[in-house]
Amino acid sequence: MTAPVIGFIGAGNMATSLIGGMLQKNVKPANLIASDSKPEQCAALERQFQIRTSTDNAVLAAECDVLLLAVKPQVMQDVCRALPRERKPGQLIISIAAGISCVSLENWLGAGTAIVRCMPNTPSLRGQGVSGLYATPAVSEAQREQAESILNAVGISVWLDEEKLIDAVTAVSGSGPAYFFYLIEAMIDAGEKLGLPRDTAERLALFTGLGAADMAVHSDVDVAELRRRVCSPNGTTERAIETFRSQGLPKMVDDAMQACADRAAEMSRELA
Ligand SMILES: NC(=O)c1ccc[n+]([C@@H]2O[C@H](COP(=O)([O-])OP(=O)(O)OC[C@H]3O[C@@H](n4cnc5c(N)ncnc54)[C@H](O)[C@@H]3O)[C@@H](O)[C@H]2O)c1
Ligand code: PRO
Repeated sequence: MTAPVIGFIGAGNMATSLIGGMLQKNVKPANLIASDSKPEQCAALERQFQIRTSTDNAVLAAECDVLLLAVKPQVMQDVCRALPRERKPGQLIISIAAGISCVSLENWLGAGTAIVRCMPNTPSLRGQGVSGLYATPAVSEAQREQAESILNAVGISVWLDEEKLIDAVTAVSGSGPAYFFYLIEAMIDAGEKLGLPRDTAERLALFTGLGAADMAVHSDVDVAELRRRVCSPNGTTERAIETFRSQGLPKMVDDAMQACADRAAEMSRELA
């Protein structure tokens, strides 16, 4: 079977992460093409990845087996409406936009379009991405496999039975890297305040994050147990965890993730 040609409309942060990750997994540059309204963005991608680019989205619509829509939610309607209705037969559309429903996409792209909604995240660039996927009834089994194989080339993916769960995935893993980066930023600042050189604090915090995540992924006990194993009775970690608890960290995380999911739902209504 010949490899599908995959086109990225919108060649910004997320498309760059996905393209970079796919190329590291032996996807051939000849099978990838990207379009962006900014010529300088196209030039940057050509230099970085040696893939073809265009400033005309219609070129991709005509020749790609999979069209991955990676523009900001606010411009998605205009981008979709401007695409020709006559696109490559059997084409699968994958949208990675937060808060853009399949109903809206179908309205803008034409009834019966095969659409997969996907919520990836930026660690895809390192092959460590996480994606939630939802398929409309028009998507065939072969197209589901196509979508899965694209996202699995850059990490892991999970299928969702209900579209609304994409908002929950956005709150956990789509936006999630930013929460960890924010915590690491705070740990670096605090480490420096405790007297460490900043670059030392940064190295310690980053590799602690890496080690903790790797250990948790490969552990046969849950993360609560792993946490307890770091906490000696009446020791140092217990003091830190008690400070997090008494100052309301779990509630804060709950509120932040609810706000994230609420914003995704709000965007679906605003941009419908
Ligand atoms: N950044 C993330 O962590 C992340 C994670 C999951 C999903 N997403 C989703 O991915 C999408 C892209 O986000 P991003 O962070 O990569 O944004 P970005 O701004 O980095 O990239 C969007 C690109 O689209 C281009 N563009 C704008 N109008 C265009 C048009 N008419 N035709 C072609 N290209 C056009 C812009 O020039 C830009 O390069 C969003 O819908 C977002 O919800 C982002
Ligand atoms: N970044 C996008 C946003 O902040 C979507 C998930 C991650 O809207």
